Amino acid sequence: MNEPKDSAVCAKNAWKNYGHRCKSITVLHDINLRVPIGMIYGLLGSSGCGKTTLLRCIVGRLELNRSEILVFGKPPGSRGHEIPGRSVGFMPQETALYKNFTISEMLHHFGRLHNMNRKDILVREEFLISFLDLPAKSKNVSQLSGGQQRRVSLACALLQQPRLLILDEPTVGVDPLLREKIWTHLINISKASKTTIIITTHYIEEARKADRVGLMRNGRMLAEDEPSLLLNKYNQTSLENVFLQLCCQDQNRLQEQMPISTRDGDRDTDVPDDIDDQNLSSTSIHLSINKTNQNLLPFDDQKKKFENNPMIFAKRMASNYFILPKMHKIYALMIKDVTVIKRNIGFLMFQFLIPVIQVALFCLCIGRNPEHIPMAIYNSEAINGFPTGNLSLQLLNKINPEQIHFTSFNQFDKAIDAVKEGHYWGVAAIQYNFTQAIKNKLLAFQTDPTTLNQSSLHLYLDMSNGLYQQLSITIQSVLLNSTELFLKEVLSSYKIDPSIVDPPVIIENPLYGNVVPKFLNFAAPGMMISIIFFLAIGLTALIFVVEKKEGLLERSWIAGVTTIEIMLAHIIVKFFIQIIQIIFLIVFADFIFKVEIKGSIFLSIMLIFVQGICGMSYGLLISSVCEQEIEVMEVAIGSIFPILLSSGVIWPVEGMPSAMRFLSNFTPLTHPVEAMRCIASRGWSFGYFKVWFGFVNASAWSLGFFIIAAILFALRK
Ligand SMILES: Nc1ncnc2c1ncn2[C@@H]1O[C@H](COP(=O)(O)OP(=O)(O)OP(=O)(O)O)[C@@H](O)[C@H]1O
Repeated sequence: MNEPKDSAVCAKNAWKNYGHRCKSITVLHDINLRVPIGMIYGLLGSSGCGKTTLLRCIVGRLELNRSEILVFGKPPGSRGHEIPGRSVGFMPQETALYKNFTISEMLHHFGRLHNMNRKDILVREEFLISFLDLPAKSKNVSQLSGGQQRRVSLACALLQQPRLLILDEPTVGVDPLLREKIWTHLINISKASKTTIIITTHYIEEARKADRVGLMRNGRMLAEDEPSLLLNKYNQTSLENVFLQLCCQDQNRLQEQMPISTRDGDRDTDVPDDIDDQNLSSTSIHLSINKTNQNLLPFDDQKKKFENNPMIFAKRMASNYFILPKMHKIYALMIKDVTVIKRNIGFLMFQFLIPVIQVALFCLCIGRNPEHIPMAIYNSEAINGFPTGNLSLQLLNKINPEQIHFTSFNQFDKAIDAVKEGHYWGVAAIQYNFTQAIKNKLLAFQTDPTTLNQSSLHLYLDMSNGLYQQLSITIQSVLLNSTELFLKEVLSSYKIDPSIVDPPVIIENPLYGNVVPKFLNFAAPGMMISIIFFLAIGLTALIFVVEKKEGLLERSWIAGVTTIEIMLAHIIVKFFIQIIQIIFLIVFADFIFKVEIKGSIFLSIMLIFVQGICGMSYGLLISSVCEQEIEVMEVAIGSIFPILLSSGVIWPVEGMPSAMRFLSNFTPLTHPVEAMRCIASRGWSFGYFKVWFGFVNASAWSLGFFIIAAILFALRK
């Protein structure tokens, strides 16, 4: 596509749709635009006519559906082009400022992003603060009025003295005198330094100061020319009247074109993006373009080349996201992140405490053996007191009262009723001639059913659900162990070798771990990784969604920052926070709650850290699909539980159905958690497959999440 050398911005027959095929709306209809270098171009039109959309296409934030915009001879976003970047100063409609920053911090942030040196930033800062009549530079943006905030936003756009200035309604809420001053400055810089300025405004008359104006309506360019020529041509004394006249003509023309049945309907109907050129040129829309202006657009007719071409899109993506990150931008973003953190030290302290509180609660509440379990006891032998030599008393003495707390009942039915009413977890029943039956069994080797029945402790337990089952298992285990001790004691008292009642299993010294495994040692490594992973998801997603919502991300992108640079700066700053969080976590878990970490503490910290980066990438992915904080919460909470449950953190994957067990391989937590357990319980080093695979897995998930997030950010602009 050729364009005259003096063109700053050129577009021919530009079309832009929002949404997908079935729900698509056309916002820019066949727009022709040419802004020569060093000109002030006033883009005028009512609310919703597509001005902002056109500006976002010019700065490379949106791709046209048809045709191509050239800015200084190249499509925005092409490799080596400084648009987006230092060559464009963009003032969006929303203020898009960090509210906790001072005016000075805001200007220095953009200065650093544009690689300005400190001295230049200070000189520009002094000039802009005085020129735009801003309060003291140490004043917080949040303490400024709406109009003052807009002027700070304008100062940020003017800061690096860009070749192209795009100002979306810079004079809203500005005092008429200052408005005049701003226009004088814009005229000066357009003349003196050949700055090209595109400015949108609702105050149509102020656009008379522009060298050229474009009048838009419903996504169409009704006319484009010098203000004085337009006034002459339409024989009007004000641009307001010219616009009114053009709107009336456009309305009449559209109504003539429209079938009677649809005349009262919505005129801004959808135009499919595959509409052919023949149809386009025959529409009335096309007629609305000023013929004189068309002569100013010496494009080659290569529209097709750019239409719906996936290769062009892919190239843009590649140049946008896969260029080498620039150190000065990462540095600027890091300073920005640190300033945000500094402004909220209380929250930083809370961030350090959250993992500690969570791991402490986990260690205190999960995995400990149940104690003081209330049980009912019905001892038929002891209804009227214990006779001498009564063995049931000997048995009951073996049961640790710290674990099971017995309450005696004289009637079996009452004991059962008390369990049914939920007062006890079960009844232990001893039959009336227990002592004799035990003696018959152990000394006379009687094994008839009656003897076996009478010599046993009968348990009637509440097994109503899984949780209670955990208690029941504890009860059974305590009573079985106590009974075994009791039997051995009785046998010893009759000079019989007590080992006769030992089960025929010998548990030798374990190869790893302890003879009595602790649930805490199984679950804690997974919990430590999960806590950092989920925290990183939530915080990252929220930070980016808030920045996206307030237009701050968009402003950074237009300043030439890439998603990789944003993420790298975020990771570096969060590195220090996360390392402190992880150290606290490990100190609490290992030294205070005695969670076993046999392997390298350094390796454990690194693994949790890599998983933290994975959480940040996933947070970034969430922020790429969510627009509001509430959506972030829903997506984060909605995905946290499935990941946690299916990754074997709480219950071993061996306890899952085989299909689920297979699927659990594909969660971002399963293998890192397994690696962490291997380091903690087996003391394995990085050389073991399960350990390095955990690291590889967490890194691969991080990269995958990051790439998908970058693509979604690009697609959903
Ligand atoms: N992301 C989007 N998805 C769908 N429609 C959108 C999107 N952004 C804008 N629109 C629609 O596109 C049309 C043009 O919007 P645009 O913001 O470009 O208008 P505008 O002329 O800048 O308006 P204003 O002066 O009020 O800012 C509007 O109808 C708007 O609802």
